[in-house]
Parts: sequence; structure tokens; C-alpha cells
Amino acid sequence: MARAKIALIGAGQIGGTLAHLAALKELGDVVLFDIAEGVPQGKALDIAEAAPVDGYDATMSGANDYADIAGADVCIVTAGVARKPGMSRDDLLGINLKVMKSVGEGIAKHAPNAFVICITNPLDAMVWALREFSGLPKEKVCGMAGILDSARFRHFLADEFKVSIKDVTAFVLGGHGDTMVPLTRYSTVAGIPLPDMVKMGWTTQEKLDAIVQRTRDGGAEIVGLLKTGSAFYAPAASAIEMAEAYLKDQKRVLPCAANVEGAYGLDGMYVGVPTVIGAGGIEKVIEIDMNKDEKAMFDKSVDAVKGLVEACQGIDSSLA
Ligand SMILES: NC(=O)C1=CN([C@@H]2O[C@H](COP(=O)(O)OP(=O)(O)OC[C@H]3O[C@@H](n4cnc5c(N)ncnc54)[C@H](O)[C@@H]3O)[C@@H](O)[C@H]2O)C=CC1
Ligand SMILES: O=C([O-])CC(=O)C(=O)O
Repeated sequence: MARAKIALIGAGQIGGTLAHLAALKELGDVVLFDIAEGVPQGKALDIAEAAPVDGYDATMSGANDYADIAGADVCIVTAGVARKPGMSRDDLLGINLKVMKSVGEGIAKHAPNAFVICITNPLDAMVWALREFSGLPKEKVCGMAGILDSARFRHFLADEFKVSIKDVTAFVLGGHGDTMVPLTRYSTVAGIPLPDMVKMGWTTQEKLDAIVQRTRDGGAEIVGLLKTGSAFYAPAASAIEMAEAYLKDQKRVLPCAANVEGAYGLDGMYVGVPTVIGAGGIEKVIEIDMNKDEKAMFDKSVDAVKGLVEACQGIDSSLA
């Protein structure tokens, strides 16, 4: 069977890391696309030159022309600008919206059958705009954020409980911003929900609350440390998990920004929810039961995303 083709739109910090991970996992042949001349070609050559050492079979190429992504099975979009200290993700909306327009048109023309994973921020509004601009089927366009936010939550929890990361599960839903919703009731240590871990004396409610807040601030914490940009290793690993689920038809249950129609009382908007990812793309949106407090947090997050979508519509009248 022919190898899959993976197009990485944006060859910056996340794009380069995605290419390397895709190669190490032998997910397919990789095309790195960027408007910056030389950068995608340089990164592609550098990663190809690591293949003899690491022993992976995957071709790497760099491109500045959308024609080179033709027939891609997966497109992962990181094109745009990352924030710097003092900025919120939402400050990137105007500039990255224009980028989504050109990327959406490029994918629609050259890779209309691809499974598209958007990473560019502010995530939920950008994946919505990318879907609008590309016109691709809703189940084939989604956004990466929930896996990253949940991974951060899992890391902090494993550290607090001094247990293996393998035994910690977490679900962070809602928009990828300050209002994201880490769900403690649905996050566990070997199946034991976090509120029970508090009752069992493994931690205190205060410490758990602080971990929840640190998770919400997880992106800003890295931006504050790096100063020149934002996180890229964990974001790339998270998107690769989604691409792999699609390419291998794994039916993984993963929190992703998906187009939610009907579930959660929503009417076709993108927000972070549990999904099933397989060969059909987003094959299912899972509607979980939320108590009053959880629903209130989720609704607040939905409202924040709606505000950003309206801001996009205000900037580009073709989206209205
Ligand atoms: N969804 C999430 O959880 C996360 C989202 N992000 C976001 O991902 C995006 C990328 O982050 P990095 O890779 O660190 O940024 P970066 O600045 O290293 O890379 C972005 C690349 O996009 C390219 N680019 C700009 N305009 C373009 C266009 N019109 N067409 C094609 N390429 C274009 C740039 O030349 C650059 O190489 C940012 O918006 C960042 O905020 C970052 C981390 C997590
Ligand atoms: O914080 C940022 O700007 C990048 C991002 O979305 C994250 O790392 O969660």
C-alpha cells in the first residue's frame, strides 16, 4: 500500500517538530509548506539527513507552492503567528484569520480529501474559519487543543500524586483559552475520579484547584518562560496523536475542537468536546453528562468562543 502523504502547513516551531515526529513514527511522507522561502526546504533536508541514523522510511520535502500538497491525506495547519509575553491568544485573531483564508483556499484546491487538523490560535475560532474558507466536510476539519490541555493536566496530576503518567487520565473541554474546562469528575488515577482522590487524602481541594488553574494557564506559563514564542513539543505530539488515529482508523476517544451540531445544545459551532477519531475523521461527538457547575463553566467557554467567531465575521464579511 502506498505511504500516506502528510502536508504540514506552516514550517515553524510546531511544523518542524511535527515533521520529525511523523518521520519517527513512519506515519507517511511529509511535505512542509511555508511562505518563508528556504525554511521548509531546510527543515525537510535536516530531518531527511537524520533518517540514516534513526532508520525511518519517509520522504521529506519543503515547498512554497500549494501545488506540492496535492493529494495529501492529512493536513496539519500551524501557519500564522504565535503570541509573545503580555499577549493573549485572542490578540492573534486578526492576523491569523487572514492566514486561514489563504490556507483554506490552498487546501480546498489541492487536498480536498484531506483530514485537516488546525493548531493555529485562537484555536476554536481559527478552525471554524478554516472550515468556512475551505468548504471541506465538517467531520474532516477539526482543531487540536483538548489533548494538549489534558496532557498538561495529567502531567501536573502525576507530579502531585507521584504516580505514573500512564495511570492518569484527564478531560479538558471547552474553548482553548482562559475559560477552558478541566473536568475533575471525569479525570482519574487508574479509574479513581479526582474528587475521590481528595476524599482519600491523596491531595487537598486547594491543591487540586491550583492544579486546575495551572492547567488553564499552561500555555501562558510556557510563553512566559520562552519569551520568543509558545509551546511546540507537546502541541506537536498532541496533533500527531490525532493524525495517527485517523490514518490507522484507531477510533481513539480524544478531546478535540469539533463541529458540534445538536449535542450540548449547540448549533454547528467548533469547541472542545470528546470525540471518536477514525478513518471517517471526527466519527462521533460524545455528549457527556455535566452537573450544574460543569455546565455553567462549559457555557461560559462556549460564549467566549462565540464572541471570537463574531469578531471574525466582523473582520471578514464573507464569513457573516
Ligand atoms: N492549538 C494549540 O493548542 C496551540 C496553538 N499554537 C499556535 O500554533 C501557531 C503556530 O505556532 P508556532 O509553530 O510556534 O509558530 P511559528 O512562528 O514558529 O511558525 C509559524 C509559521 O507559519 C508561517 N506562516 C505565516 N503565515 C503563513 C501563511 N500565510 N502561509 C503559510 N505559512 C505561514 C511562518 O512563516 C512560520 O514559519 C500559533 O498560532 C500558535 O499560537 C501553539 C501551541 C498550542
Ligand atoms: O499559549 C499559547 O499561546 C500557545 C498555546 O495555545 C498553548 O501552548 O496552549
